[in-house]
Amino acid sequence: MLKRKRIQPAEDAISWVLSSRDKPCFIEKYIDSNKGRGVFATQPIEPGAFVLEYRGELLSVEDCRSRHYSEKQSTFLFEFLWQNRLWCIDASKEDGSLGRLVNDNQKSPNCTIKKVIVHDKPRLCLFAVKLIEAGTEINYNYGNSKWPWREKMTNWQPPAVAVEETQIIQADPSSPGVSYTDSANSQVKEL
Ligand SMILES: C[S@@+](CC[C@H](N)C(=O)[O-])C[C@H]1O[C@@H](n2cnc3c(N)ncnc32)[C@H](O)[C@@H]1O
Repeated sequence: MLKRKRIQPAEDAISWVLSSRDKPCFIEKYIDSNKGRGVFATQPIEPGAFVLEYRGELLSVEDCRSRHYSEKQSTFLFEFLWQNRLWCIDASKEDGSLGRLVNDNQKSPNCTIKKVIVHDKPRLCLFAVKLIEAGTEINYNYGNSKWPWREKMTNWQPPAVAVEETQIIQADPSSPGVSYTDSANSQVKEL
């Protein structure tokens, strides 16, 4: 019997990025008036697996900061360092994609965000950091900014790290499709 090759998370991420679609094993649900909507797994997700792309418009941080956003819209802007410059993914447009609806969890997130370079452009992708059971809300740490909803939580202190490491996964430009090289490249993630 032929053994099926297990798809690698980076390869999976790149193929979903290229398809401009979300994986079908997640759904959007309204949670409450405080959190609004969230994204939930409909089947178990293995640790390390690609989850969703944080899709949006790639802007230089200068272009992003010259635009006018409401307070709500500005929570959909994700700033990050790439090639020694600050960039932003502007996901403020209601485009039906799920990555933009993933909520913050600073204490024990089940996903982390990584840069995935596809056709020489950075894309932001969520990967599971633990087993995620079906029915669980997907979340990640938005970074160390003082988000208003966090200030309501009184019994804990944010971790004493100013920067986090993100990993660059580089799509291999020499071959079309979904091949990649995976380099554990330390980068500053800023939000
Ligand atoms: C990127 S959006 C996430 C999707 C959002 N829940 C929605 O319904 O559009 C960020 C917004 O979600 C809410 N949010 C995210 N994480 C939260 C949390 N842990 N607790 C409360 N609200 C949260 C805040 O209102 C924030 O402005």
